[in-house]
Amino acid sequence: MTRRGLLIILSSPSGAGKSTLAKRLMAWDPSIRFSVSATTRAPRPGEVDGRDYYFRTRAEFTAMIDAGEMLEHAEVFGNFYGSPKGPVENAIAEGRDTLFDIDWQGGQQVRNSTLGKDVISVFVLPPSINELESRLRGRAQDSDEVIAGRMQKSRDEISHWAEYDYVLVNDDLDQTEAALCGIIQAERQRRERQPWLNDLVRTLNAEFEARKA
Ligand SMILES: Nc1nc2c(ncn2[C@@H]2O[C@H](COP(=O)(O)OP(=O)(O)O)[C@@H](O)[C@H]2O)c(=O)[nH]1
Ligand SMILES: Nc1ncnc2c1ncn2[C@@H]1O[C@H](COP(=O)(O)OP(=O)(O)O)[C@@H](O)[C@H]1O
Repeated sequence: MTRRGLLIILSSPSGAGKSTLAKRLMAWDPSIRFSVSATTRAPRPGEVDGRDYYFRTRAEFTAMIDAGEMLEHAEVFGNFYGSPKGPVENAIAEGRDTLFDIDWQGGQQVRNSTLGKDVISVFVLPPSINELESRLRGRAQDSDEVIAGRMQKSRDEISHWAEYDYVLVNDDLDQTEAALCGIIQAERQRRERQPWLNDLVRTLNAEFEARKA
């Protein structure tokens, strides 16, 4: 029996490294599908519509909610963000895992949805607040004002860490990546029926019997 696809939720304060970890997880296993969110925020340089986000007007976004197309949605930093439902349902049925880069509000909604039993949630903490700020600045994509707003919101995001199944401190990137891949591998194994294991245990039992004889 093939297992149902997992919903892997990655949350963190902005700048802690979840987009970087998401990219590394998908490089480790390209079969993992990224849930492309819809957002009303403006694209950053280099971001592509349909790949990084579906960039939508407020009216278009509200229409998607009204049509019941969103698995979850929330307001973050004054913009709306939401995860389209259809592609996730298809992936679950096909046994493909989906990765979500969403905030704690989205995490709660997906966990409490009818798809909640397929959720694995991971919260990423920065090693320190100074490091968080320098990563946000290092990304060089936001103004001082935007960075200050994100730093303020970080405390609120961090206060939800204990709601998650796993918590990783993203100090050394390679180590955090290895830990994340390890979590996914272990959670998959827990859910997979592996007929060959039955065969192996049958053989082991036969070997015990042979020793007794
Ligand atoms: N609830 C929810 N949050 C989202 C969604 N997409 C992105 N976010 C969150 O919105 C916040 C801002 O994302 P973004 O503007 O890309 O900034 P960044 O995380 O600093 O790169 C982050 O905490 C994301 O995890 C979504 O579909 N739903
Ligand atoms: N472990 C790490 N050590 C140093 N820099 C990191 C680490 N993880 C991510 N970064 C850098 O920090 C910045 C913010 O990371 P990003 O993945 O965009 O964060 P988020 O998606 O959580 O907002 C990026 O420039 C990224 O290259």
